[in-house]
Amino acid sequence: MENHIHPTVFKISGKQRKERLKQQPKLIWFTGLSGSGKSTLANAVEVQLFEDGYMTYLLDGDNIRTGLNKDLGFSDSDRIENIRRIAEVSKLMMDAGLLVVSAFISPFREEREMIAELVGKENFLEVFVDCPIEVCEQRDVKGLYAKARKGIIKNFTGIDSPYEKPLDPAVHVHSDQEELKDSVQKVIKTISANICH
Ligand SMILES: Nc1ncnc2c1ncn2[C@@H]1O[C@H](COP(=O)(O)OS(=O)(=O)O)[C@@H](OP(=O)(O)O)[C@H]1O
Ligand SMILES: Nc1ncnc2c1ncn2[C@@H]1O[C@H](COP(=O)(O)OP(=O)(O)O)[C@@H](O)[C@H]1O
Repeated sequence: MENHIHPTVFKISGKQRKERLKQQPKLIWFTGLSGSGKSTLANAVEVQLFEDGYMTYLLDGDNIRTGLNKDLGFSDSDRIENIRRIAEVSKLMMDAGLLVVSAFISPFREEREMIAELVGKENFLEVFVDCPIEVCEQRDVKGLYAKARKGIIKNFTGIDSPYEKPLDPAVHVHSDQEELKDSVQKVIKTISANICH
């Protein structure tokens, strides 16, 4: 069906923007259960990259869900729409030349594959923040697991909503066994070979 939309051709290209910033835009995507350590690790990775002189931006579940995606809940279809929008925002930020660090549960393998397709597989780095649900539940940083167990929160990931583990992540972090700084180094080492322009 014709949609009568005619995208504008920009005078400044993504290539020109990335040449100005002297860096290769990447999307570093953290996935894992609630409380696995995505936000903690994503923040630490962004700090390291920023201190190393790169232009970065951090997208994080709770922040996006109180703004751009505040109309979405936690049904499967809302999670799919949540990730679709974040993937598109990440792509825009990459076009602006940035290293984008995104931390979302993103529980479905198909959606994570969609993100890689959208931004280009060579520029997508999937980081699996692996942590047994028992440990996440013990941490219960926000008290959400306790509420989910009581049935106050429905469709909670790992309890009554699925999490599909990555099969072949670029980086696999075990946040219950590794020091934060070692996980940060693993991520930085994997991307540092190809982020300089
Ligand atoms: N039902 C349910 N299941 C999972 N998580 C819940 C739920 N309700 C609220 N929260 C809070 O929302 C944060 C996850 O949002 P995301 O956008 O990352 O989720 S998703 O990717 O769309 O699945 C998640 O943040 P993190 O703990 O940082 O993962 C929770 O704080
Ligand atoms: N090695 C580790 N990596 C990341 N977080 C860790 C680690 N060890 C303990 N933690 C703690 O686990 C909690 C993870 O919470 P958070 O980063 O908000 O997870 P998520 O964003 O996945 O919900 C934090 O309190 C953090 O200090």
